Amino acid sequence: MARPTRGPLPPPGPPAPGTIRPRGPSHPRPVPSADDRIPNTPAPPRGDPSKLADMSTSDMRDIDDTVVAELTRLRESIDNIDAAVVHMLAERFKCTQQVGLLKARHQLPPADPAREARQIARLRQLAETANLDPAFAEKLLNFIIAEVIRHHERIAVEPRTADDPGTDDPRGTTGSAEDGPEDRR
Ligand SMILES: C=C(O[C@@H]1C=C(C(=O)O)C=C[C@H]1O)C(=O)O
Repeated sequence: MARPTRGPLPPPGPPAPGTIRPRGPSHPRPVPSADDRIPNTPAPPRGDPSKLADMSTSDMRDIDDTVVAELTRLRESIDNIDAAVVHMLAERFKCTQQVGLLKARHQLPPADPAREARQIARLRQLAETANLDPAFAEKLLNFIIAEVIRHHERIAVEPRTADDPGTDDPRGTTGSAEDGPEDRR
């Protein structure tokens, strides 16, 4: 499955930045192949992205106006979609942070492999219906989930605050006896 155009395999040793890392003992993941890498190296700086990004005036001078117009139109849509993806991801991470707090408060493990398996199966199905490569959809979801679990692992070891005292902290037992655990916040 290796794509030769992507260059040589990475050297042995710690994974390169942007690599989906295998998890710790709580939820081991297979070591990723070079194909699983989602590079996080920023693209090199270019011109004004709101214009016909990436093309200088000299690049464009021989291109038909209608082609330039079409390229600009498509790139504007791509920019809108990228913005939507960022906003949607931000909302997703807001939810998963809440899940992380809930898990930490109730001593639940950061990862839930059964839930992940269901999500992956569902996303692959959705991808197929949408004519998106299911393998790509799975890779992307795994990449996001790995980051979420990293957050959850961190939340689990962070000291609880007065606002979020957790279950085994004496500050967490000051709520009324009628209060459920969720009310002690
Ligand atoms: C968000 C959760 O925690 C983890 C992250 C998941 C995700 O990002 O979708 C799914 C399952 C868990 O491994 C959860 O348990 O729901």
